[in-house]
Amino acid sequence: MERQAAIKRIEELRELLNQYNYEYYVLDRPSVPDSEYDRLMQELIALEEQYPDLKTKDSPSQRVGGQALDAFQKVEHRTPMLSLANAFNEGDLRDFDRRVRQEVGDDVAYVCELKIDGLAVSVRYEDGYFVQGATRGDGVTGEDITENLKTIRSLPLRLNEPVTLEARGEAYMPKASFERLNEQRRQRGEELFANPRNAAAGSLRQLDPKIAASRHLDLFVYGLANAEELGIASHSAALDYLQQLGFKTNPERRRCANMDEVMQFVNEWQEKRPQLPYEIDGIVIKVDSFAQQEQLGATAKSPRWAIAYKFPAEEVVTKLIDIELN
Ligand SMILES: NC(=O)c1c(N)nc(OC2CCCC2)nc1O[C@@H]1CCC[C@@H]1O
Repeated sequence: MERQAAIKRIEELRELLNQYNYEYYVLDRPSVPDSEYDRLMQELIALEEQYPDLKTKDSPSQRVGGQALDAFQKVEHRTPMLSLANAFNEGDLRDFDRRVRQEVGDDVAYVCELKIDGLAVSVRYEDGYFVQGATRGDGVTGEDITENLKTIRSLPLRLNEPVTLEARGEAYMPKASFERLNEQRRQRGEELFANPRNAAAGSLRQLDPKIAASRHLDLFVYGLANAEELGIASHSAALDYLQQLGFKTNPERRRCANMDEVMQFVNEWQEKRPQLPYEIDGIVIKVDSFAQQEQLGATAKSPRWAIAYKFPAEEVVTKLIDIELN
């Protein structure tokens, strides 16, 4: 194909492949069969080999990077990645609610989210392009795992708007991927992963992106590190915005006007938890208004405007290794 036609066709293929990828991995509603996706991907790869200078960093063909790294670079988070204080019963939640109301008054609303049992990561975009991803690490310094995060199909390589932002989310391994991976390891006589969280941690710490790609990880984005800069007033508005940009956000979130509604959500999901295709270890409850979050502030470790209600651990008795988490 001559160059001008190739430029046009490559652009068409990218649009199509990004759209099909979004439908499959973010909406979970593919509009074409895998065979069609694969055929178009092969055509794109062939054209990019014919014209290597036409290859761009956001091309769908670039998700599974080249050679393995020999080490991860360190990344300083521009704003710290905080952890969450825990609540173990309704009384703890009522205490949290009382402290919040003492500080901001009675006109407060909460957002409840499923607490995905994975690994917290940060993803940075410049002018809409994915430029860097990192683990949480100690909250201030993490590891650059950009190449591994690019292999997560639900992570957009380019946003629907040319914005510069930093999003935070939880990378995780779906239960089905975890079962398949351990079955493979069992057949090879290899040691098994203790749980999907450890399997996800072990997969994201692979220096070879091809191995990370083979682990079929996924990612729910749950916040913005620079929401105020973008003029967004509440956490629920931030989640809606992230969804509009093309990120995968968790659909099971609920805005609650008081602790009774929060407890309803907690009890509902304690029951429904086994039906989810991914593991959760609790519910995260956040004050919705950013102005009120600002008023409440944070300790060195965790925000005063959020808390994690932890479910009692499910009894799982199996002989498995436990990947040392960083
Ligand atoms: N695991 C989660 O689903 C989750 C969530 N839905 N929302 C947050 O909000 C952050 C924002 C500031 C403090 C916590 N954090 C989560 O996980 C935390 C991150 C660090 C340790 C936990 O994994």
